[in-house]
Amino acid sequence: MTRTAAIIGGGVIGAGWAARFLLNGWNVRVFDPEPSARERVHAVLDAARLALPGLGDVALPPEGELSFPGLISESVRGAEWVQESVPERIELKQKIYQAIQLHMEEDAILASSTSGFTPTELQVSSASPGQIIVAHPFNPVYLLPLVELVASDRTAPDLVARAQDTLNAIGMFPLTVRAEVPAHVADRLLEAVWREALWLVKDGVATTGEIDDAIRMGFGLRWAQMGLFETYRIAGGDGGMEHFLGQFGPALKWPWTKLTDVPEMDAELVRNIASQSDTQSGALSIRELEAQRDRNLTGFLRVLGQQGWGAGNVLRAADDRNLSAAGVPATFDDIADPAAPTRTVHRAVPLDWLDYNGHMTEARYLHVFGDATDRMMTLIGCDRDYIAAGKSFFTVETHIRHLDEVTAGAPLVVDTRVIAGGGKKMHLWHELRSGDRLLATAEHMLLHVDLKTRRSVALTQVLAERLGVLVKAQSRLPAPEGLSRAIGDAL
Ligand SMILES: NC(=O)C1=CN([C@@H]2O[C@H](COP(=O)(O)OP(=O)(O)OC[C@H]3O[C@@H](n4cnc5c(N)ncnc54)[C@H](O)[C@@H]3O)[C@@H](O)[C@H]2O)C=CC1
Ligand SMILES: C[N+](C)(C)CC(=O)CC(=O)[O-]
Repeated sequence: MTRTAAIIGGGVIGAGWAARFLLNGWNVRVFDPEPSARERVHAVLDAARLALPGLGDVALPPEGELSFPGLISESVRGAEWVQESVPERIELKQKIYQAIQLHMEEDAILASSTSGFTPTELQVSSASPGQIIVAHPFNPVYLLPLVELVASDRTAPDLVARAQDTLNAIGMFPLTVRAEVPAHVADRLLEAVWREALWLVKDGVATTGEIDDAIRMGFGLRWAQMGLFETYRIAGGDGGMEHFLGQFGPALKWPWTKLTDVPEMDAELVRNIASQSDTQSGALSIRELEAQRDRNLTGFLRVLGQQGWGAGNVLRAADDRNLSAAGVPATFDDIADPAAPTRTVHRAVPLDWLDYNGHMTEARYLHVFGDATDRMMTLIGCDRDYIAAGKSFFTVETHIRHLDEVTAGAPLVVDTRVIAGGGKKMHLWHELRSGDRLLATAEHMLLHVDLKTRRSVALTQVLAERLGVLVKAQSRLPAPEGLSRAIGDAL
């Protein structure tokens, strides 16, 4: 049965949560008394549809249903997850919990997006404090995996584990915070940096643009992939962290930072920062900045996924979870019908695959077909272990026909036929579709090779047998239209 989430407050963060749940197959109900909330949720959803489905290499489940009930009661009844994302005012949050908890299911989770309040503060006037937990996300919620999970002594003992399961299921990374402190972990770090940045502007040391350059041209890039401590471990050279602390630890006591002082946010400082920010970024609208941010984040995250590193591992785990629902067999025994073409790819077009023509660029067609070939190799037994043991396939010839175009977020499937497989060869035919449109076909000839000698060698028995099963079963199908065609044949 489709799972349901209720989102209370459809602003920047609530809309991001709505997109995250919806695009992971949940039904979503958004409650927000502000008439403009519906439009905002749809705008965020449009952006999320371009970015999130293509983040991983496997399709997300079909989208759930979105609704905007007019009452809190209708929103939360039957929902298993209620995410509160109203403005950061404690009395407002406490009051709204009373209304929510009158109608929500007993075993449902009431999670707050609060950036700074502790669960104990949120639970103060609640009749059922055990249902309440902090689940603090990061903007844009539909792309960034981190959620800080914070429980109090009054939170039900099983709630953290259940919340972790749900957040994993929607492709997020729950970080369970060990203790309740104002602003949890990440915002404490961000506040420290932000405070220093405000001082640097106020003291005339750097402009907003220079500070952003200091971050994004250097340590910001490092932080995205290794964080603080791993980065500093490397900075200690072969002596590692101990050497690093010996060298730079004392600097913490030098006057490098303003530490806990906060500059007075007087009208002059606000004007100064706002005008510098306008000079720095005013040429682009907020929508344009968001779109650029999403393209950049998508690219970073996908590279980390290829490296199997940091946030990229969250993408990989989501891909593994989604593979079977996407109809792609993980092993040879999962192939339901060997007589039919095998589904070897089911994914969406990532944002960073578009070119100057606004559609999936030429090279990515080969990328998708390469992935389809890799899946077929895995299915017949040429998997990571097999390759590590010294044998693999090399592609020696490829012929792609580009028949139609496709853009970001669009679904892609590849169905693969084994035309021949024996001796040293594997001959594949791939068809790439989006919905019922045939986008491209590809014909690939591969040779089985010994990775030590780099020379072709006969297929091992298991590969030959499995290929034989597929070739024989599929030989009754009519030859694919375009098989063995050369460039110019159809002109
Ligand atoms: N903006 C950010 O960068 C982040 C914010 N948060 C947290 O998320 C929460 C929401 O923040 P934003 O989305 O930025 O605020 P926002 O101002 O963009 O959205 C708040 C929404 O709540 C709605 N609202 C107000 N009263 C309501 C009520 N009684 N019932 C239902 N909806 C109501 C408003 O109409 C508005 O659409 C806050 O607790 C904030 O600390 C967490 C992570 C990042
Ligand atoms: C500014 N903020 C405190 C609301 C930021 C957050 O809570 C997290 C984020 O997305 O940076």
